[in-house]
Order: sequence, then C-alpha cells, then structure tokens
Amino acid sequence: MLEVRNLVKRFGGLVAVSDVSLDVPEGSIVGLLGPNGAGKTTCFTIIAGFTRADTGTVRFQDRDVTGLPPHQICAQGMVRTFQIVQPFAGLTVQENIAVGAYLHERDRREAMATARRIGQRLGMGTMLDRPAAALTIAGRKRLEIARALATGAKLLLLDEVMAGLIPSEVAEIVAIIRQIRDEGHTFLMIEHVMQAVMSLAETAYVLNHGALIAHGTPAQLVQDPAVIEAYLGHGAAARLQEAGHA
Ligand SMILES: Nc1ncnc2c1ncn2[C@@H]1O[C@H](COP(=O)(O)OP(=O)(O)OP(=O)(O)O)[C@@H](O)[C@H]1O
Repeated sequence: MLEVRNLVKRFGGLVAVSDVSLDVPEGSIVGLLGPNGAGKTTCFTIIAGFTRADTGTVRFQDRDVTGLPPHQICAQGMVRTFQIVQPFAGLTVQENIAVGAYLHERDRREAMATARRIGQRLGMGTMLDRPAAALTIAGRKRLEIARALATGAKLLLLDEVMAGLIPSEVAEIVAIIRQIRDEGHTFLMIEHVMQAVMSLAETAYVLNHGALIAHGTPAQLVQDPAVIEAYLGHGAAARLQEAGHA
C-alpha cells in the first residue's frame, strides 16, 4: 500500500534521514522505532507531504505522491497524526472530528453525522458535546485518531499515540487500533511504548541516526544486537548476553 524508497533529508550538515526504504502492506500494522532523534518524525513529515525529501520517492496505492502537499495526499487516503495533539480548543469534540470530515463532506449536517458515528466508534460518545479543551491527554489522543479517520483515510500514520498514557489507557488505545484495523485500515506507527508495539505491530523498522538498522517482527527486534546497542549504547548487547549466562 505504501512504498517508500531511498529517502534522504538533510538539515544543513545533519543527515536526518539517510537512504530509508520501507513497505507497508495493506491491512497491516507496521511499527517505526528508534531512539530520540533517529529520524522517525522526519520520515512521517516527508511521507505525508509536510516536508520535501532531498531525494527518494513515496508511492501510495501504486501512485507516486512524492512532493504532493498534505491535503492532496490526505484526499488520496493517507493521513498523519501529531505527537502533540492540538485540538481547536473553542470547538466541541464532535466539531473537532468534523473538521476531518469536511475534506469530503460539504454539508455541515453530514460532517457532524460522520463525526458522531466515528466518535462513538472510538468510545467518545459521552464526550461529543464537551469542549475539546476539557479533554485529558488520553481523550486528545482518541480525538486525533477520530479526526484522522473522519478524513476517510485508509492508511494512518500515527506519531506516538501512546505517549503520556497510563497502562490502562494504552490497553484501551491498543484495542481501538486493532478494531479499526479489522475494519479495513492500515497503520504505520511511531511508538516508544514497547508493550503497544509488541502487541500490535506485525513487523517494525528501526532507525538510528537517520538510517535503517533493522527490520523484523517485534520479537526478533528486541533480540537484535544492533537494536539493543542503538537504545542502550555500545557494548550493551554483549553485556546483556554475559548477564544472561551468569
Ligand atoms: N526542521 C528541522 N531543522 C533542523 N533539524 C531538524 C529539523 N527537524 C528535525 N531535525 C533534526 O533531525 C533529527 C531527526 O529528528 P526527528 O524528529 O525526525 O527524530 P525522531 O526519531 O522523531 O525523534 P523523537 O523520538 O525524539 O521524536 C534530529 O537530530 C533533529 O534535531
């Protein structure tokens, strides 16, 4: 569904993304992992059209979408969410979700009906008439997913939707994402919460210093020496192995 090939992005002398290629098959949940500053969000901003890559291509559903602006990519069915959710504070939860629906709906009543349906599907039925400013972090994260779904997108790029949530809230969002996937959506997700990655993603890519260092199932990746070293520092894999034998 998504084919990313050889992305490169430099900021001055810093190579933030270095020759990154990845694939997201339709109906899958794919993780994008890596330590802070690895280049994950920059990949998202390029894929979703918020930044141009220096080189490389992005194909979505067999169409070249490289360099298209975000609203055109969104209209084709791919949308990203943001790490820091900023709802329109003066609008209700339902009106915020409807903002996504306006991409395709011209009629306010239709957009609000779509927003209500999606809000209810995401367990926000009792919050729809509340001001978005009153939402907790967990509520904002749900709102962000609801707004993305309201655009009609089929592929959702989720940027750390679990960040800042307590374990019970993580479990709820994990269940919601699984349900949305079962209804026919596809996910590429940046995530630091390993519990969520382990239980959701079939495969994941790991970035370090802008470059891909591993790709595999979450179970394979947590055993991969290159991944362990990227997170815990040089020599960590050997030390862990020694500790395991002791
Ligand atoms: N607009 C920018 N201008 C200059 N440098 C940038 C810009 N955006 C990102 N960077 C740098 O590019 C590198 C990759 O950043 P990015 O935000 O993509 O990493 P990340 O893997 O998403 O990190 P985190 O997990 O902390 O969100 C970092 O060194 C960052 O400081």
